[in-house]
Amino acid sequence: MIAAHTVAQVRAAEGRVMARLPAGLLMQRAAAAVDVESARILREVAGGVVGRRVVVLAGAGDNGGDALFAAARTARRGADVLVLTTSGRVHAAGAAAARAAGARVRPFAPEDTALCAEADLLLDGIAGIGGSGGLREPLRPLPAALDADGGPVVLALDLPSGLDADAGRLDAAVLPADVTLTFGTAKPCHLLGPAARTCGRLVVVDIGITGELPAPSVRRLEPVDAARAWRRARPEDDKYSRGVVGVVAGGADYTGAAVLAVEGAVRAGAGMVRYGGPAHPAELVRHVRPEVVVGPGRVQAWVLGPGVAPDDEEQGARIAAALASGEPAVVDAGALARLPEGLAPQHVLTPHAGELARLLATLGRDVDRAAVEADPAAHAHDAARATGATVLLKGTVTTVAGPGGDVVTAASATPWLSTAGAGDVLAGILGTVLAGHAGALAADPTRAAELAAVAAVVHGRAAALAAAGGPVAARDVADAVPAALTSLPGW
Ligand SMILES: NC(=O)C1=CN([C@@H]2O[C@H](COP(=O)(O)OP(=O)(O)OC[C@H]3O[C@@H](n4cnc5c(N)ncnc54)[C@H](O)[C@@H]3O)[C@@H](O)[C@H]2O)[C@@H](O)CC1
Ligand SMILES: [K+]
Repeated sequence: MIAAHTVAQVRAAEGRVMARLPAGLLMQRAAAAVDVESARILREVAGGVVGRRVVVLAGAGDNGGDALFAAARTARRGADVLVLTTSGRVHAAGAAAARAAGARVRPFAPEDTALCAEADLLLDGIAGIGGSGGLREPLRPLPAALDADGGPVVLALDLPSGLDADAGRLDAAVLPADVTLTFGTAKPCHLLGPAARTCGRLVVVDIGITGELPAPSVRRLEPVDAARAWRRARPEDDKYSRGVVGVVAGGADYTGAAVLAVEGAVRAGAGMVRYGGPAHPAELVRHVRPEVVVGPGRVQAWVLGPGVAPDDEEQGARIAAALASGEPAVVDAGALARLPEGLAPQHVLTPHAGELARLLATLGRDVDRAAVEADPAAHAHDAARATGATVLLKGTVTTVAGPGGDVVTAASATPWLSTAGAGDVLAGILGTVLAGHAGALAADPTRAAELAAVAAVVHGRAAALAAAGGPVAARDVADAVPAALTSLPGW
């Protein structure tokens, strides 16, 4: 898991640690880590450090201070270091250290853009967690000038300058990085889409504040976390203790989604899958999966809505009864169009951006699909708060928001996964995860956010296995779930 904390959380933790330490020590730890990473990168891309061209952009605040002290260390290794200050103010002790180590230090001028593009390594210390409002002039043309083959490796200190540390939005000019070294803990912008795409490879540097940090505001689940959370079959298990998944999907005119949701649930290892729906999809489901039981009965978690038409009264009644039972449920597609009052965290809504925009519009918000895609976490969170449910928003980064404010993300393994039916399979997988943890969810329904992200990780991994770098069909994703599970590190 990668944990991210907000600026306020980081500043509070840093304040407590700094009060116990000699002044400037945390900055030295940050600068030392930057120097080590810089030397590693220079050896990798330029074959060595001595004489290699390093340009350092240093802003007015402590992010610039980190950059200046790092510049001093790297200059002492023999690199050819040029520091360009990007503001009238500069960290005085840092600038003195850089000069004393042999680095040149002068203000950035617009014509320096070409110098930046020719460097082997560019350090971005313009702004960190104190930054706001995007890149300023005269730096705005810089990203476009660097966006060419053979440009420098861009190493961002703490975060790519121009990002808002606390948000996933990308609505202002940003200097995208190849590598981001972040200090103490990741920040929300590193994990939330679309900002996360500008961070490149993320490295979290331990500067000694971890013990002072509270529970993270945002978490990214990794495959190893999915392995840890996945409920294994135990010798004493029977099909009921493994978890029974009730699937209300498809309708008289729609059958494929019913089959795919059932496939997802079966392949993820449900103890039993019950199907609820009219005769036509039921026959097909039984034909494809003879192990499925058709008709009502005991259920530990529900998958509601894939392939259900908004005006299907028969399926609508089944969905309403399932939601009223209070059991954990995946609320997908057709079921999203008829949300009742009184949803709770164990109800996981699984919209894509367009469905979330429609859902928010019914709640009185003025948003469209583009607005949701521009800030997925904020909109998922808004919907979670307004409905009381957990919201899993599908996308390149899957974003899960709980009504209490926690956000859990999972990076999708392959863009090929955006294919018809893939969402039905995810709903089935998630149904099995919720059913397997029904006891834990009864004790703490807010665990649904993490479990939803676990399902997304496994779904993404199954897609990557099935696709093997090329196109993939939804049913193949379901078939690949067992192999995806056993391939998880730590399984
Ligand atoms: N507080 C601490 O204990 C530590 C802080 N560290 C560094 O300090 C940073 C935070 O320092 P600060 O609070 O001084 O803030 P920053 O240095 O992140 O940024 C604030 C400064 O940059 C200017 N600025 C704001 N937005 C800008 C923009 N869009 N373009 C250009 N300039 C902009 C502001 O005028 C202000 O002077 C962290 O991100 C991290 O890099 C590290 O040294 C580790 C320890
Ligand atoms: K930065």
